[in-house]
Amino acid sequence: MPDSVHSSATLARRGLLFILSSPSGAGKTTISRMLLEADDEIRLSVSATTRPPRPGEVDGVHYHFVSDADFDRMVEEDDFYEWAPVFGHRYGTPKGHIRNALKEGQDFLFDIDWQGTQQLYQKDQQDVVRVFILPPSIDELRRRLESRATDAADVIDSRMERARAEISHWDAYDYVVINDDVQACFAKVSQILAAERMKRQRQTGLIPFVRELMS
Ligand SMILES: Nc1ncnc2c1ncn2[C@@H]1O[C@H](COP(=O)(O)OP(=O)(O)OP(=O)(O)O)[C@@H](O)[C@H]1O
Ligand SMILES: Nc1nc2c(ncn2[C@@H]2O[C@H](COP(=O)(O)O)[C@@H](O)[C@H]2O)c(=O)[nH]1
Repeated sequence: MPDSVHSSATLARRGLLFILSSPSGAGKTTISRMLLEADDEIRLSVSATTRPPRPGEVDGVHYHFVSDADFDRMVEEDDFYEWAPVFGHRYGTPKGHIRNALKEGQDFLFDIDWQGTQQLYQKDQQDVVRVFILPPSIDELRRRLESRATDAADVIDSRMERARAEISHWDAYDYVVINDDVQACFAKVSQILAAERMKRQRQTGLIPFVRELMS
């Protein structure tokens, strides 16, 4: 490969905050896990939650499962970028070391709701990319929640009741993708991520590179 091609392919860039939201059961966790597996440059922002773990969920990997008292303390100590009550529990994004890592080109993936998306966007418009996942139909949404078999019937009912309210926020997102076929949806979300990484303002290495080209 010629030097010029090689160096342009490895230009420094700023990381981004890639948000996936959807009504419960539309598939954002599924798509998130596929992205994390396929792409080394993006890391999950692990939220804290007061909800109990589902079977198979691991503390510190899928969520930080905390008590109400711990969550209160984190709020008081200003540990969150954003937090919100969702489905009777509280969820929040710990600040961690996101700001410094962004400068180094690390991307972060957020599986958060519309309230958290609004708060993150207000704090950091330039780095945030907002993607909303829609189910192909309301019947299919219920079918997915039931087939996931992780929630009791009353929990599924309450999530279905909230679905229309969640969907009403679709137009506060930069991209909207219908998750009918999971592979097709994953491909579209991956394309969005790839295009956003290429945005001129994120490619911090472009100025010295172009200067060199023109010298
Ligand atoms: N395109 C698809 N076709 C069929 N089933 C799907 C598809 N996408 C996801 N699923 C299944 O639907 C169920 C719900 O998906 P998932 O847990 O990813 O939803 P979610 O949006 O993250 O929900 P929540 O907000 O409750 O965490 C899972 O059992 C998943 O395997
Ligand atoms: N505002 C935030 N919303 C969050 C966060 N982490 C998860 N979520 C959202 O909560 C619901 C329910 O999630 P579940 O895992 O219990 O099914 C879902 O919409 C998530 O996107 C967060 O840190 N902040």
